[in-house]
Amino acid sequence: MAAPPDDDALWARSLHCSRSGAPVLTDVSLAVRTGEVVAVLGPRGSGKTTLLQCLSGQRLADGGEVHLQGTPVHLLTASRRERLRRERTGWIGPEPALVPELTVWENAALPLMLRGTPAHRARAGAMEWLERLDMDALAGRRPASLSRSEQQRTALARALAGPPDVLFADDPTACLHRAEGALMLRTVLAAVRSHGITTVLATCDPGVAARANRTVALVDGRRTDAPAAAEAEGLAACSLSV
Ligand SMILES: Nc1ncnc2c1ncn2[C@@H]1O[C@H](COP(=O)(O)OP(=O)(O)OP(=O)(O)O)[C@@H](O)[C@H]1O
Repeated sequence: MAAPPDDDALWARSLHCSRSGAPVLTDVSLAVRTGEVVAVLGPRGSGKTTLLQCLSGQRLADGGEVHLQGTPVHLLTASRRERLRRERTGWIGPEPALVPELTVWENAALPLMLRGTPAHRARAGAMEWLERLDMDALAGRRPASLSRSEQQRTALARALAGPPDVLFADDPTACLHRAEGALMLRTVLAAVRSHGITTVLATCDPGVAARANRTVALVDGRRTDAPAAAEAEGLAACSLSV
């Protein structure tokens, strides 16, 4: 069986996924190089979230392969997939989804604590990112007292504290006002580029996608951008595997 090229942080071939009996992803292949920012651009309901869930190990595709830095995610048991997702990926969605009872720094430190990182190191890791994101002064506050964009920056700190091998950003600006969304996008891109974090960014907005290094277009669960290029990603992997 073909193996993914060594320099790909993420490599998926021929993913198929159905939800409630209806096909959501059909034959989607994708390769993301280490440090690259790739946008998945598509209209609402085109399968972007489902694709990111399959790539991050949150969801097992019905068919196809996903390799995250060489680990065959599709072959792992549910508990190993969950562990890989927790330890090696970060996720930020359109909603901040913070724990209301926890402070900002506790929210940001949560994934580290769930990994078993000692509390003082988890706090230090979270604070590092909160400082970079200009949120350190609010570290002791609870989410309800923050603005929407501050909440989303907390969610970004939570996704990046670690830091992850791959960040999955599922429409992180969708629920923000225009100016706040633009600032959030700049913040995400500056953070991942300055730290070389491989990123998959789902969006409905071509303007947002244009800020990535490369765009993969999805319509009705199929890649519609240059089919030859999509196929070449799979073929390149095949030729390197022999
Ligand atoms: N929990 C679910 N159960 C059944 N079908 C679902 C579920 N979630 C999504 N779907 C369907 O799967 C398809 C793809 O949804 P998905 O959320 O992956 O697309 P998307 O491109 O991320 O959309 P959006 O931009 O609105 O978030 C849609 O037809 C949607 O209705």
